[in-house]
Amino acid sequence: MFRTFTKLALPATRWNSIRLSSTKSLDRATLTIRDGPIFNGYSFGADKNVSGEAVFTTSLVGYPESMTDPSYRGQILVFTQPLIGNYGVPSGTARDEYNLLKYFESPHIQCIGIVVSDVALQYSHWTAVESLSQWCKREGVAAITGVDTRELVTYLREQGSSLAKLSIGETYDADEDAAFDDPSSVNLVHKVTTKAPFHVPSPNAKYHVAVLDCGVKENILRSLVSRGASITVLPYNYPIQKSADKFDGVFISNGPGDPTHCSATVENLKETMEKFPDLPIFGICLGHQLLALASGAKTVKLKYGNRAHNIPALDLLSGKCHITSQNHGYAVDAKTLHPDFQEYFINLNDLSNEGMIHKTRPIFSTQFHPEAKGGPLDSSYLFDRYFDLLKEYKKSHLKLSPDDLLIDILPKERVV
Ligand SMILES: NC(=O)CC[C@H](N)C(=O)O
Repeated sequence: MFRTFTKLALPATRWNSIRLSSTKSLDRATLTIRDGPIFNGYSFGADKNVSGEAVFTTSLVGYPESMTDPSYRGQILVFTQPLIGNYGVPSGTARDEYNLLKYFESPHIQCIGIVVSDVALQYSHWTAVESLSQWCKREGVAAITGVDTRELVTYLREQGSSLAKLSIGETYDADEDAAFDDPSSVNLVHKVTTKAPFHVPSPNAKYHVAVLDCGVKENILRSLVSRGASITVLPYNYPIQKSADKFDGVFISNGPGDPTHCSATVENLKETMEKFPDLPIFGICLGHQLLALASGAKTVKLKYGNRAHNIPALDLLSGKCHITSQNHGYAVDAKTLHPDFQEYFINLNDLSNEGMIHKTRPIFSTQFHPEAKGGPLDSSYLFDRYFDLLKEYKKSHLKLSPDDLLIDILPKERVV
């Protein structure tokens, strides 16, 4: 069934942000949930039809960081915060003192589309260089405004994360089911990982950490480098078990999609843990899931996931609760943890697993994001804890000199 829309001048009542900032009309757009409701709205992004998994985040701020987070690859991101875009978009090329991206979590937008209730086409912020609309158009990302996101999120909470299609223009085919793409059916990590190793030096570095890049957020790299670790970032399937003895620790990053697609990483980690019993290992989000799989645990898909910057996680060792930043659709099934590990954190909203820690070895991981960009820094002390483990390990292990690793000839930023 094809429906036809006419291009409308926006009605003056419901569209405050649009009405204030623009008098020209926008194209119609449609969000179709597979086997679910259809939402009509207006396009403010690329003139492009997209299809993927619709997920929602309840974060109030941080849309540039969320949209450039590689963990959102292939997803249509719904913002429950009704007004999005009011502070514009900062520079995607500005770099900090470590040569890391200053404002973005990766060089480009990673989600394929966004859904908002009320876009602000006018923006104001001292770091802004363009509007959300200009950015989406430039990056080829579809965007729809005017959607009742309360109704949409009520549906996604009840039915679970769903496949959806975002169609731009006057007509759309509501019956065509074939075009729903399921991003979790492919290995998305393969698409976002660095294509070759690169090295980020830390001024006065005390440690050298290998980072397995499954789609690493820039602020995770910053969290390591700013604390005094030079890092060599390796593709996600790099056989780290062959060279882990050249590093003071291994870190496994966040990343998109179903963790079971990363079987090579899981095997490599398994061998690494067998061969190097004292090696400090820390994983975040997908990194936590991969470490859990490598130790024999299982992961499950959550009904609608946890995507927010204010999720309470209880530290089961200290009894303290931390407010955490999260973005995940899968979780480790705590009942399947290997007996050598204990549950480290649990989610106080849905009681899902939020981390694990080895009972005797320097290995731990969290489902939430201690680097939190955006979000609260309650749990950033976990990076300090990791550095304590690096210090202990380094005391007792003689490493090769960095010259032996030929790091000087490696590129200094991710290879795309
Ligand atoms: N942020 C992440 O690393 C997400 C991990 C995994 N892709 C999930 O959705 O559960």
